[in-house]
Amino acid sequence: MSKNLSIVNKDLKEERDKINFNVEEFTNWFYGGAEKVKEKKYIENYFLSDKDLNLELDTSYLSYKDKYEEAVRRSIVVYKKLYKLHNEMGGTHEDFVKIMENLRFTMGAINPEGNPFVLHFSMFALTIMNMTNDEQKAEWLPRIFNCNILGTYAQTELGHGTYIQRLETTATYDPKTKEFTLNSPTLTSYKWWPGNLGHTVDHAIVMAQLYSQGKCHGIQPFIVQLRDSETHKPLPGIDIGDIGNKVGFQTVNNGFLGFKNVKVPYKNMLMKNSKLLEDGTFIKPKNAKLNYGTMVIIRVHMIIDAACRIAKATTIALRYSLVRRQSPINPNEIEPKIIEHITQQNKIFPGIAKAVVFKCMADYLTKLHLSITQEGNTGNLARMPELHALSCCLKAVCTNEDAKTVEVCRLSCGGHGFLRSAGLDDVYRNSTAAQTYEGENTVMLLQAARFLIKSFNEARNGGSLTEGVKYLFDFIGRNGKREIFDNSINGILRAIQAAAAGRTYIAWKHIEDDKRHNSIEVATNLAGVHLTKAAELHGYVCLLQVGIEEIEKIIRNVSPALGLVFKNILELFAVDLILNKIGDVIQHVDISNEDIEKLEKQMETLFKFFRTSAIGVVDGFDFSDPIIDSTLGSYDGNVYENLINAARKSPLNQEDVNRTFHLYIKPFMKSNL
Ligand SMILES: CC/C=C\C/C=C\C/C=C\C/C=C\CCC(=O)SCCNC(=O)CCNC(=O)[C@H](O)C(C)(C)COP(=O)(O)OP(=O)(O)OC[C@H]1O[C@@H](n2cnc3c(N)ncnc32)[C@H](O)[C@@H]1OP(=O)(O)O
Ligand SMILES: Cc1cc2nc3c(=O)[nH]c(=O)nc-3n(C[C@H](O)[C@H](O)[C@H](O)COP(=O)(O)OP(=O)(O)OC[C@H]3O[C@@H](n4cnc5c(N)ncnc54)[C@H](O)[C@@H]3O)c2cc1C
Repeated sequence: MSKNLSIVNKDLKEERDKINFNVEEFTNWFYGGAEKVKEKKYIENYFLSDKDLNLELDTSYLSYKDKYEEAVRRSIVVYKKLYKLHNEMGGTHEDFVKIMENLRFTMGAINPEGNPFVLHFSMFALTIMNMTNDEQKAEWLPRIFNCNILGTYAQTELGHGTYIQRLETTATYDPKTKEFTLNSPTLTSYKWWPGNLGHTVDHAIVMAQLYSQGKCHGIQPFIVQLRDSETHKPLPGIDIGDIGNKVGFQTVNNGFLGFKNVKVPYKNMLMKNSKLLEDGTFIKPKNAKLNYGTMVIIRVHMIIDAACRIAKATTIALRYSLVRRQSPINPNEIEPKIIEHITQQNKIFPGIAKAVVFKCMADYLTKLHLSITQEGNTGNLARMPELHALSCCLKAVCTNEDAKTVEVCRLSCGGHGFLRSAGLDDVYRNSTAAQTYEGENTVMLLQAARFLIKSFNEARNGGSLTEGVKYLFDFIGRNGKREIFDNSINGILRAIQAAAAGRTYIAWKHIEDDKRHNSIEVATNLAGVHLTKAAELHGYVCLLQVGIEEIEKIIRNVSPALGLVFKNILELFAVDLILNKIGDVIQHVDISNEDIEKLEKQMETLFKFFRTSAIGVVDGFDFSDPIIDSTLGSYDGNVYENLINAARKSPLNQEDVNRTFHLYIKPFMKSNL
């Protein structure tokens, strides 16, 4: 994808002239190699250059219904092209995955308020791929990949989203007819929230309580047809629709769904994990939580989404800060680029570092997920709880940081950041949605804390711990003494580990004390605030630990100039982290006021070094102008021209005088009240 061909703003050009490393080398790292970057650019261009998409139309001015219809139209243009490209590339599964990976951002540019088909290729397809037996795969996968059927993942209900054990939808098996009957016995049992459900898809994976031989066997997944394949009318017994306007995701078409005696054939229960014999005998899976597998995969994917949203927001904020001039620092000098105000650097530079470290974490977690899944396929489920805890913890920490960072980027753009055309509002809406979907973040942290407390007990009893929580041994080994701070990257890691372990200990002690008067469950609830804090700190430990390991490897493999930039980024991440968590650190680490002042000074030095590299790093994230879609963040930096051009496109500016003048304003002004 070519950069914008207009003349680059001279302030921005001056910045780029000072970059002292190879930006392309950074881009190659970010996307996993030069070949992948080439593919990404080709795929972006292939889709975004299509005139049928009519990307000139600013959909933000459309009505709710028009937005949805345009999003469906555009998506179909893309999906038709996807299949064409897939065939041209050779038609393998790997080709399909390559295109889909690169479509993540392209789709964001095409449908900024969400994709009305996103669940089909993600949660629906993944569930069928991972939770079906061989016959079911053979029956459903070709229809899914040919888009002969379109589906979603319908789990959440009006009354229950978090506590899925208490979902109320029922699927009652009758061995005589070899059918399940699906019912929504109450209003609260209506499915509520599933993306694409309202008016787009005709099938869904429905999570329902299985009843057979008079007993409830817990929630199980079923493939259910919802709409007629010709007319798209809801099938008998199906009550379905859109849930209405939301904070964001306006074109995702989140829906509601109720069942009244809907018949589903025996073969439609997904049977890889739990099994139901035709006579109605239920066979338990090796681990009941295997049915939660799709959520785990998506939580892992969400780390890279968070990294990319931060990368996009910081690109906009930094480019703008390099061309916007405001408020002389010395009264008699010209107004500086706002980036010269150190508080502005403090707003943006740590965000850039987070995008890089989160990307390292996403790569690490993807590999870990693959290896634990492979173990699972051979029947070894021992590491499932570890993966569950880690994916919950990082999903929460990364999306919380993501939403915070994107909002800081918006604030760093002053008033103009509040314009839709600045491009930060959809990023923020997507970030904040991610804090809730796929597990509300507090709940995710509590799941991770459960693992921490178990590990803490294990450590106290001299048991063995998984690699990521071995630092709990160090805490126990210190026997109440505080960790002594040393100002190195590993020293910072040890300080955050000590804080995480210390907070875990406080939560553990809280539970132990309360257990004397309460049940373990009540005691755990009373320790909830400490537990979430412990889990959050554990998430930062993981990020810093993986960041250190991965960046050390990267430095060994890139040019010395880029290596220095990575070193700078890692230190920025670490020092920003410890300064933000200083309250927790002081509680558990022997750190002096002088040490803290040194860290603050170190941050200023890191900013100074990063000042010249920052633009190279954000350019290296390689968001083309149609993808960044921002008046403030375009490659050329011509923000004022972009802003006035965007304003001129406002529907209100298409005529000199709006009809409300004659209808209301003039009569009002002439009425003398
Ligand atoms: C640029 C791109 C931008 C954007 C991205 C694009 C698109 C996104 C678009 C749309 C959004 C898409 C999808 C959103 C989809 C959804 O939201 S689907 C609905 C998701 N719902 C949830 O996440 C519900 C959250 N709740 C849960 O996961 C569970 O209820 C729970 C884990 C919180 C608790 O489960 P319970 O069964 O009640 O368990 P428990 O009794 O509390 O016991 C906990 C024990 O179980 C172990 N465990 C739980 N889960 C797992 C697991 N998956 N694997 C292994 N083990 C698990 C846990 O370890 C505990 O073990 P103990 O030994 O401690 O008992
Ligand atoms: C944009 C978006 C897209 C979505 N897409 C889908 C989809 O495609 N398919 C689907 O099935 N669902 C979907 N969902 C639903 C989503 O997964 C749930 O909303 C989410 O899991 C939270 O559940 P809830 O709404 O029941 O929140 P609740 O659980 O009611 O949470 C409300 C509050 O209670 C607190 N709370 C709840 N339980 C506990 C606890 N055990 N301990 C401490 N605090 C607790 C929470 O922290 C929160 O503050 C989507 C949601 C959104 C916002």
